[in-house]
Amino acid sequence: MPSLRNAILLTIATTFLYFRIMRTLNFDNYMATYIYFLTCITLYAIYELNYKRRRLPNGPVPWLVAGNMPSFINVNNVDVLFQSWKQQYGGIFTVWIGPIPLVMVSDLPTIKKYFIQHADSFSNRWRNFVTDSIMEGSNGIVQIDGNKWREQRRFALHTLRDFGVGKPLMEQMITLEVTSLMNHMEKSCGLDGKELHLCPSIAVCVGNIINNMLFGLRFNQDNSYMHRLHQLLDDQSHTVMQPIMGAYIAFPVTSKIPIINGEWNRLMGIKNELLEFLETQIEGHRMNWKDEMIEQEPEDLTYAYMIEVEKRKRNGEDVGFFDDQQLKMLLLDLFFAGMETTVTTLKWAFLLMAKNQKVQKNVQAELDSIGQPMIEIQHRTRLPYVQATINEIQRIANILPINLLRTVAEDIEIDGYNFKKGDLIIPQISILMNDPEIFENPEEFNPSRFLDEDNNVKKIDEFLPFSIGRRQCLGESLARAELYLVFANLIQNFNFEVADDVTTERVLGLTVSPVEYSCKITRRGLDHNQNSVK
Ligand code: HEM
Repeated sequence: MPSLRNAILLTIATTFLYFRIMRTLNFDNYMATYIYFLTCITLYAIYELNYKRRRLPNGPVPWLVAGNMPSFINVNNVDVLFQSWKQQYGGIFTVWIGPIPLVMVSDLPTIKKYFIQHADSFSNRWRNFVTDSIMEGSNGIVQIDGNKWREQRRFALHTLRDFGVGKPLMEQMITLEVTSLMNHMEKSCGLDGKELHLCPSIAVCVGNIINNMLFGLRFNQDNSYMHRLHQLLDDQSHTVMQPIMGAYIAFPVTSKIPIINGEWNRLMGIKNELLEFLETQIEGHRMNWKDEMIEQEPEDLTYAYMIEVEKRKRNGEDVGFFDDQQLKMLLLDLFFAGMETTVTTLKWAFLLMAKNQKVQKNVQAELDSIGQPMIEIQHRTRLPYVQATINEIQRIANILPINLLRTVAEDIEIDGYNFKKGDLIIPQISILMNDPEIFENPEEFNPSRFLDEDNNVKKIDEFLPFSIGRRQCLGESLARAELYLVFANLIQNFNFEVADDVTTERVLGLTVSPVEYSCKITRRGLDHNQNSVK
């Protein structure tokens, strides 16, 4: 039993330490102090291993101080570890991140109960030294709570909707970027096909879509600044997951200690460079601002924000939580969330197609049956295998093995557990999407699992890549449209192949991406119903 093992190891270690110290100090009264010392250590061990765990769901027994962190050492695939815990402890269990408990809710009925029925209690976010330093306090959208979050989320959702998220305008915008990407690929891969690094080009395509919405901005495929921005987002995603971040959170002073603060300085450097980009965009908008804009349709989200503030001021209304700092941080959140997740999913998409030639051919056959040069949203209902493949890509890619952290908003007793305000808790969607009871042979890439007997797309409730409840992804409909239009049009027009030794290993960051790969890209030929990219 790990708790017994912990206690015995601790006793041996402290006894050894004690006698070493006493001998060094030439201390006489060995026995009395030994008993005192051992009592303190025993009480501490009981508190750590038993008392403090009693109010929360059961889970793997933590080590003293390190919690369950040692279980992650040398683990190639954390999903397998999480599945084994789910099997052992059921649909809700606690994992200790050092001294901090994180409750993972990992079956659908319990997820619905906590995050929908009791949404008020389980929908806050975890603010800490790292998040507060990046967001400069309670700003943005991902890390804030309460009235400010409600107001800013509503504004972002309305504005994205006005720009056509879910409407034809959005489709036009995405199609323009997809066409530009395909032209670039056609030029790069020549007539006989070529080994190419596709990921940077995908990043420019997806980056242009979100940049267009946020700032009315787009870059050419070979623009080095756009590639730099993508690199910064990738670096940020990996840096925030470094174990040393735990030390900065627990003891902020460590972020100032030379040598130890290497990763901290790196993170702040990335943040400053990203903010410089955002500040330049905001400044440009301010310079071009004209009073009559207030009566017009905004061209992008930055103008929409400025118009909202101006309108409120003119009408003598409260400007609420709208201010310059919040605008910058809202843009940072939307830029990061809107790009990193979608690019990462698409990186997986083309790798999985290259690795699964049979699926790629099936997808192409279905796309060819449409008989159109450009695949559109309206074709979706006639493309069930394509949609099933995208679902399966998202399920296998499983880009968020640990969902964005939420916290308990107020003390609450539920199911015999006593949650305290601030406790960490998540709907653990990655466990759901890999559950062997729902998805037979979950490690197998098999799009057909999302089709029913009549070849229609099957709705599987546990498939929740965009999460659930109040904090559900704000960009879901944009992301779905991007994944569909980029994937379908690229696969319709090109073949993707990779060497056998290209791996599907998972690189852990805030999102999990594949190892950087290059693939052979060939323009599809005359067997296909079109000859050139329109
Ligand atoms: C394939 C693409 C994407 C995936 C898989 C994805 C997934 C997610 C997930 C799992 C969450 C966490 C929900 C929770 O806390 O339980 C989330 C939150 C969020 N996503 Fe996405 N997302 C994607 C694309 C986007 C895009 C394109 C945008 C922006 C336009 C976006 C904006 C956000 C924001 C702002 C939040 C935080 C919401 C809040 O805290 O209120 N996401 N996303």
